[in-house]
Amino acid sequence: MKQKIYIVKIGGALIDDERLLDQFLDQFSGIKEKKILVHGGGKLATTLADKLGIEQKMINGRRITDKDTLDIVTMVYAGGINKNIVEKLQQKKCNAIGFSGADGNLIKAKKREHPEIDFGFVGDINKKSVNRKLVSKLIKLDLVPVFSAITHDKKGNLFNTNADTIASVMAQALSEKYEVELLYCFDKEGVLEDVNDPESVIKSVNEQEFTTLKEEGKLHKGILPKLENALGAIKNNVNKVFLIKETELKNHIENHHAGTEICL
Ligand SMILES: Nc1ncnc2c1ncn2[C@@H]1O[C@H](COP(=O)(O)OP(=O)(O)O)[C@@H](O)[C@H]1O
Ligand SMILES: CC(=O)N[C@@H](CCC(=O)OP(=O)(O)O)C(=O)O
Repeated sequence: MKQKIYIVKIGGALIDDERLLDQFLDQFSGIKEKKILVHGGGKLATTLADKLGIEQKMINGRRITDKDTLDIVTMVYAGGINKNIVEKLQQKKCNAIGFSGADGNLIKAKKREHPEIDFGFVGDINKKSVNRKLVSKLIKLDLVPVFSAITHDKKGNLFNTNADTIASVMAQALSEKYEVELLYCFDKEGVLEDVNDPESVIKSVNEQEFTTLKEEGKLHKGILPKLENALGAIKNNVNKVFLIKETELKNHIENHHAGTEICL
């Protein structure tokens, strides 16, 4: 039987809130099984770029990343946020170790090619991009890897890669060896029928239902790339995929179902 591993992704809003982040990391460090944390931090990067007067542009949930923006996101994701999370986990007796995709060649990306839009230093990845052997070795050593949204091409370039995509691809890459449960933790209760009504959680979403919800105009902004990545994971042999509220991590793991389950 395959060993169970949780791959947990957290994003912008949570990382911005020190108290909420601390509560979340308490719940995360309490997971008894093997685990990996993937974090974004898009909101903080936008705040810093605004302070520095560097205009930011998002297209399809991806940040147009020129050289100045790459410097900012590298500092914010692979620097400040990653080290802050690792230190907080260490304080909670969880032996975390922080990485960008360049460290140990853990995640190799290709520059995003698009016929009309130049995304700049944005890296695309797939499950072959992940250095599975090294990730498995780290896990065997009882270390808890914490990944930021920075990747590289091994040719001298760092890239900015959507953190939801990193979590999905990491889950796909590890699924051959582990029984993977991928948890997207964010600020809503799950996928909502009405984004303003926390009671309107949709218990499960498959590809067909995703298309219908999109056509009905019920999904906007960040939830779109999140669901695309979640569906990508379930289609590529990841055992279980859920979108849950960040405060529900412990409850989800102990009581086995909070939020929205992504289905085939
Ligand atoms: N139907 C929906 N259900 C849940 N969230 C939705 C929905 N439509 C839009 N959203 C928005 O998507 C956001 C989540 O995406 P995003 O902000 O990118 O998350 P993160 O930064 O945590 O990855 C929610 O905060 C919410 O505002
Ligand atoms: C290419 C690209 O768009 N990268 C993302 C990476 C950070 C991220 O995904 O952050 P959240 O999970 O907090 O949204 C960005 O710079 O916003």
